Amino acid sequence: MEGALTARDKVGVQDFVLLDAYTSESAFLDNLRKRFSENLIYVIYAIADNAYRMMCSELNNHFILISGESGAGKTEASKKILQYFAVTCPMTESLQIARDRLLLSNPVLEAFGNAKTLRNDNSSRFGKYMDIQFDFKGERNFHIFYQLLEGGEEELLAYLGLERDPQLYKYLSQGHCAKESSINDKNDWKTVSNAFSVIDFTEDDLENLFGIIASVLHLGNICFEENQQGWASIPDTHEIKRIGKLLGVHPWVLLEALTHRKIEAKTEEVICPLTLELSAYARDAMAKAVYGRTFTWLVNKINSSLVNKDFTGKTVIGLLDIYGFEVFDKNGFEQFCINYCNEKLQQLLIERTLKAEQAEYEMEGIEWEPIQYFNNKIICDLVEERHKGIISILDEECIRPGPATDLSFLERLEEKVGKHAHFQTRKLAGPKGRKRIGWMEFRLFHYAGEVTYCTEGFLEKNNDLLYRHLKEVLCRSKNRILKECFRVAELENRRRPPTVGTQFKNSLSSLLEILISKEPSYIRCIKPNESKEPSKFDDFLIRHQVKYLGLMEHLRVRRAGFAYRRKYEHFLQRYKSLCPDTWPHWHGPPAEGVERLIKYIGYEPEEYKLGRFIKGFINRNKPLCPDNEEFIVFVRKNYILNLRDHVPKNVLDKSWLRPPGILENASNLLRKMCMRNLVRKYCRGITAERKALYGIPVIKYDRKGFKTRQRQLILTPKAAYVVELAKIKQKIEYPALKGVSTSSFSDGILVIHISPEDNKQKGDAVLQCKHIFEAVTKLVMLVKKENIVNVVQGSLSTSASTMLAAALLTASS
Ligand SMILES: Nc1ncnc2c1ncn2[C@@H]1O[C@H](COP(=O)(O)OP(=O)(O)OP(=O)(O)O)[C@@H](O)[C@H]1O
Repeated sequence: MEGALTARDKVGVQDFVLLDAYTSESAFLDNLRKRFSENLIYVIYAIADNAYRMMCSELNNHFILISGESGAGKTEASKKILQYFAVTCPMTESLQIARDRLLLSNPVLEAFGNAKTLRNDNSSRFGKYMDIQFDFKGERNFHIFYQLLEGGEEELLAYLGLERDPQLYKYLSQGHCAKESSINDKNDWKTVSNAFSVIDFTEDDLENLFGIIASVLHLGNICFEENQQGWASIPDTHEIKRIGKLLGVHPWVLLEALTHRKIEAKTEEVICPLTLELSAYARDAMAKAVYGRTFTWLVNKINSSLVNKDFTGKTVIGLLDIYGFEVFDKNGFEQFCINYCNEKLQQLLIERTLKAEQAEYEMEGIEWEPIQYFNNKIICDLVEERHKGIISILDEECIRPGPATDLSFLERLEEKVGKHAHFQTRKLAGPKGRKRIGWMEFRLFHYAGEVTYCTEGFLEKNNDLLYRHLKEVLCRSKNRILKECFRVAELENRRRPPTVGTQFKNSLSSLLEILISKEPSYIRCIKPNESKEPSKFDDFLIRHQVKYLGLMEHLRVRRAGFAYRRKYEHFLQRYKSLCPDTWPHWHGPPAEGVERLIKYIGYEPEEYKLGRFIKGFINRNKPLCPDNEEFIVFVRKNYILNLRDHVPKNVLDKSWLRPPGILENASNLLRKMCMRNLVRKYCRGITAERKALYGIPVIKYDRKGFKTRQRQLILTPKAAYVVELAKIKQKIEYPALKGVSTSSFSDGILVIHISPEDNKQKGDAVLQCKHIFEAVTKLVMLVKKENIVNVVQGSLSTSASTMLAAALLTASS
């Protein structure tokens, strides 16, 4: 193992930042080629490990963004990272369950969310936009269909009314490549079936799930014929009956919904027959909606099975592997969405690295020569800008009255964004470019290269409306999964649902919000060749990716700047052992400790820089002034952001992020507010039934006894603590109350500590009470002290347990 590790170092350079000719693209490519030929293609474990260690030491959230074009190896890389975490992270028993489930959720998600495309035999089609598959030509549909047919047990197939041959199903036979040598559906079925059993799927879940999968296949086989009036009819009702049985819907109701449409007039509903074309549209829309929502259900189900009940630390590492940039001979609405997504992720990367890094050097006052890079914001705006971007123009075209077509959409684009430097159509292109663009096409100059999109189908796919009539049928389904996917409440909303393009844009923006709040790490996957051949290094293709991924610019920024940057505190904590002055403890300001440490190690002045940080840090305890202003703003922001992820989640959680000196007052106020909120939330959550119970005075309280038997107050299990607290109040002045201790054993014992200096009081009181949460909460509210609760790990010990023993003895005597 060690030998293999040193071998890695001997082939070219492992880290491109160390490349001598770091501005030369050819040197970059040479290094890639050398390492590729020796099969040294990954640095992944280092990135995963680094993210994990930083998360542990700095208690912050991270994400690893894996990018690259379709088929470049993103999914494979993400699996390697998961395996790495699975092997290296410390495990408790319940974490192990979560880990197994996490690893096994992969084949399930791939079966339902991946398909073969021209670029990749196992291409991820995940995301909000995964329901596009049924229109793909020249490829396979989602793997699960083939796996079920090939590997499903005879009995299961008979129950579902399915035959083994995929060619019998229209949704599977369009692509003419149901059999694919690189894919073993039978084996994959076994893997997926095994995974289902580990990730909490019941028999009932699976019956419903496969009922849906089979129904989609049957739906695809429904044929329409034109009746004498020119409307669609379904002469062979065989499939309809099967679907009716599998989805628990009435077959005739389904038949009507597939051939008719409900139109709501002011006071009544009119049922209109559909043409052949519209019926086929309704059928496909139903198949997509049923499959799409079932996939979302599946993801939610897997997510809830992964919830780690042991989860006490609150930091996370997110792993994002999403469909990659796609260019086919013919590109449609789906490629438009996928490429827009990649454009946004590239934008995030630019914002967080090239731009942010240079801005940081400037802010820190570190000498710096700006590096030019292509900022793709201009392309993102072209696609998404409100009222002006392509998605808005498409939406307008979808809802405007009058005859809107894909061609009228193209004309509208020419009118509104025709002058944009990254947009072109046949009409707008010069004589040379004209030949390569069709009449129905537009071209976008993406960061990754130009892509020509055919507008055919854009309007229909953007609308993707599931007729209300069909929605009603699905809402009444007896299939338990569909019941969860199609809620009756949806029918009550009369507003037009957002278009597919807008939904896609919105979900991307929420995804980016999640990513922006975390510390980033990036993995760039480069595809070696287009022919899926081993060991083939296609120079031209790789050079193109190096260019558009901006790798040379990233390298120059990293080289010109400082590849390793840490906060003073973290740096000192990590390396203090290297210098006798800082080891084992440095008592001065961390920034000065760092300076002492680096001088001791002997770094040359040009090898490191101390950011402006330092002046602000030195003056951190002075009133706000120009010298510390930036620093204090930074510290404030940092603390608040960090605190947001570490606020206590219940009234007994006493943890609180230690504030920097300047924020102590603010932190105390926030802490009080937070506790008040938690208490209020808790009280609101108490049911009326429980409240009533608290009011029943079930124990006889012997006032005299309390006086004579100091420290001993025993409540029966049904203690009406409100009454008792009122009685405690007669004996204990609340200001004298010092604290409350409970054990972590759910034994109902709590000790109320009284100030020993207060002679008027009778000493600590030991209580046993069934509703300990309520009792403690109420007490906290009464005394208006949020900080008094102490949960003792294990049983109550020392004086408390002695008192307890005495108290219990007294109770039984
Ligand atoms: N290191 C590797 N060695 C050999 N084959 C690989 C390697 N990495 C990936 N592959 C294969 O290449 C194909 C594409 O990989 P992968 O599915 O990870 O690509 P992707 O970037 O996630 O694509 P998409 O964006 O289409 O989902 C897969 O068949 C995978 O098995």
